[in-house]
Amino acid sequence: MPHHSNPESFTRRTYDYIVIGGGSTGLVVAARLAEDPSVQVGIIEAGPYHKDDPRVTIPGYFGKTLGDPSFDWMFESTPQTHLDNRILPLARGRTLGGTSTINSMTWARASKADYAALVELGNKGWSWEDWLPYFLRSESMPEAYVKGSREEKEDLAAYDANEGVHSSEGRVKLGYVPWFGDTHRPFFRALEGLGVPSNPSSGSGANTGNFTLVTSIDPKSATRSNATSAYYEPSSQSSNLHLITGAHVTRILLDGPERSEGNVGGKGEARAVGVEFEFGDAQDGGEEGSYMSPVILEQSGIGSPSLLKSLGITPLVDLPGVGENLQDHPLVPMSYELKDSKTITGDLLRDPAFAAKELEYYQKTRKGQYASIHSAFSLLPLQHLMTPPQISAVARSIDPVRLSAGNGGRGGKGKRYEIQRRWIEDPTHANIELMHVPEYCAFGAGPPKKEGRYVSILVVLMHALSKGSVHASSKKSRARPVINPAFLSHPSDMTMLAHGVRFAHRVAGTSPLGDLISSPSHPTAEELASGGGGLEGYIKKLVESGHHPIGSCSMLPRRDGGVVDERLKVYGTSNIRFVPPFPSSARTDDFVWDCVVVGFVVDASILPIHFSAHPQATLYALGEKVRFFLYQFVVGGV
Ligand SMILES: Cc1cc2nc3c(=O)[nH]c(=O)nc-3n(C[C@H](O)[C@H](O)[C@H](O)COP(=O)(O)OP(=O)(O)OC[C@H]3O[C@@H](n4cnc5c(N)ncnc54)[C@H](O)[C@@H]3O)c2cc1C
Repeated sequence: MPHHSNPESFTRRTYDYIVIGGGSTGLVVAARLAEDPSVQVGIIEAGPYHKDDPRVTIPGYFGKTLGDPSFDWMFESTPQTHLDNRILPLARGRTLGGTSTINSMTWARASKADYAALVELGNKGWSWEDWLPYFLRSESMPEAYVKGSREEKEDLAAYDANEGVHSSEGRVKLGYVPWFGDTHRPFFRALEGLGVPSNPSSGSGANTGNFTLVTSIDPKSATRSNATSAYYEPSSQSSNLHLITGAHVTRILLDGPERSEGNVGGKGEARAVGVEFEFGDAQDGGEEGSYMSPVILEQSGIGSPSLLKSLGITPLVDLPGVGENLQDHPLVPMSYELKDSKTITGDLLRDPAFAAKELEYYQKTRKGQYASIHSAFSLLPLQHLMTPPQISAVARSIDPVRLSAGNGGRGGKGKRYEIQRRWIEDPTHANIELMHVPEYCAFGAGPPKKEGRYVSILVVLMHALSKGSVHASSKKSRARPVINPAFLSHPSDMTMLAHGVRFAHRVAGTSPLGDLISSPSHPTAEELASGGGGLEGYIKKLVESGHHPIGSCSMLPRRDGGVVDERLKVYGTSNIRFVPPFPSSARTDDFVWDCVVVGFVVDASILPIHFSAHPQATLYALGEKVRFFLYQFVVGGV
């Protein structure tokens, strides 16, 4: 099947479905829809298709694509008021496969309670049991998990069978990495010494404790398994699946006689009748991009009428939740120098001679550091890090924001805070993640020593109380969005992170991990000892995005600030219409044509509350689930 390199051939046909963005979730939806040969499916992707590029396929090359505009949108936050006005880089895949092409490949599910929260917030059909069949369709877990004896598996807290909750027949190839580094197991033993148990079944809905994660690295080839290789490429010969790359969608075209500036949200629903995109690189001022869904909706006239008017966009659907409720996983890196400068760590890859040898080893054996990524994690309820009075103080600090959230805190926004308060007080729910990385990571504090060997612990806040926004900045297509994650704007986020950092420092000081470490590098011993000020200063200086933004097109009831309903239809739109294929207004670099089914928002932005997990496993399952909604929508008229 056709991968169109010019818009004329792509627009020469009528589509039943257009998927905007060939990213992680989009490619799942597109490939699954195209399994029905009677429908025509089109994918419009802004970035290029990097087929078989080693920077994508070799796991140990993770990071090489970040900051490269042919892979990464390279978004930036607004100056963050609570981080001394720092501007943070916000990476996002701008290439076929989207962020699954540039991510660090760890594969995790959230807890049953995380998925239950979706139901509690008003979405029927989204509990753990509802997700499970789609998890199974999306993953191909190796039959033989970690090679070796039962003791070795226990040592690594790695999956062992987990009857019924994993599948070896889905699309994304998963495997344990062959190289863990010398600090992986000592990290677990130190945590156990501090009372945190190992959990070899973290994918079964109870995810607290220590575990080695599987990764989206195909264990046979030791290459990245992403949305492109797992979904697009196996279907790419289908004559009904069409892809255009280098095509930036600027607007969904809405129709409806009652739509006019003076009659926003008037009778009936707006119908999506087409998609407008620009082909090729931006001519003026370089390539720019969007946190896709909210910005495209706003540029199409769907959003807060006052905001849209201020940008000169005619409001067509009054939906003030668009772009609001942005949440992320803020992350603080800590690095420790190891005593033995001969330890084999990821730091060695900074030495070109070692890197060349290691690459040769990878090419011959499909093993070693280049076949691997960090994979030791611990998910911690706050009860491991804080005393009961400290936890109560954090829980109480939520009440003012909850009560001011409208309807005396009983509305949807209030409910989200209520759930977060419950999770904070729940000794079985994780709020902090510790991620072990066998190399230096605290680059924001300064460079590592040339010959130094390090272990790092990244402290991640899983349910931040701070909520931000992302909006279009102008009517102009491709104008850079205004992204304000509002990191640490709720003071308790700093409190929880600071306790997380102190606990991680205790882990680093506990045998056997502590025996390997010579000294804390960052934060320094002084910063750690200085109580509030020094440590908070360090966190403000080093905290970064965990690159897991969600929430900006939340699946919630409309009265609660929702953008999509529980079947992911954008409120105020009817979403579907088939009309003749060719526009009269097509120009060379700006295509407008009518076709199609659009208006479904299918990506991380629909999750209304953050989960205690890295998102990709959930998003692949989301794509699998949504495909059924779309099918029912068209065929069953649901
Ligand atoms: C550095 C990094 C490391 C990560 N590591 C992990 C990890 O180890 N484990 C994990 O679970 N998660 C990880 N994540 C997060 C995870 O990969 C993402 O949350 C997930 O891939 C997002 O999927 P999506 O479908 O929402 O969006 P994407 O995969 O980003 O897809 C959106 C697509 O839409 C396209 N697009 C955007 N705007 C337009 C437009 N106007 N016109 C046409 N196309 C457009 C984009 O180019 C992109 O291809 C990481 C993220 C980053 C950045």
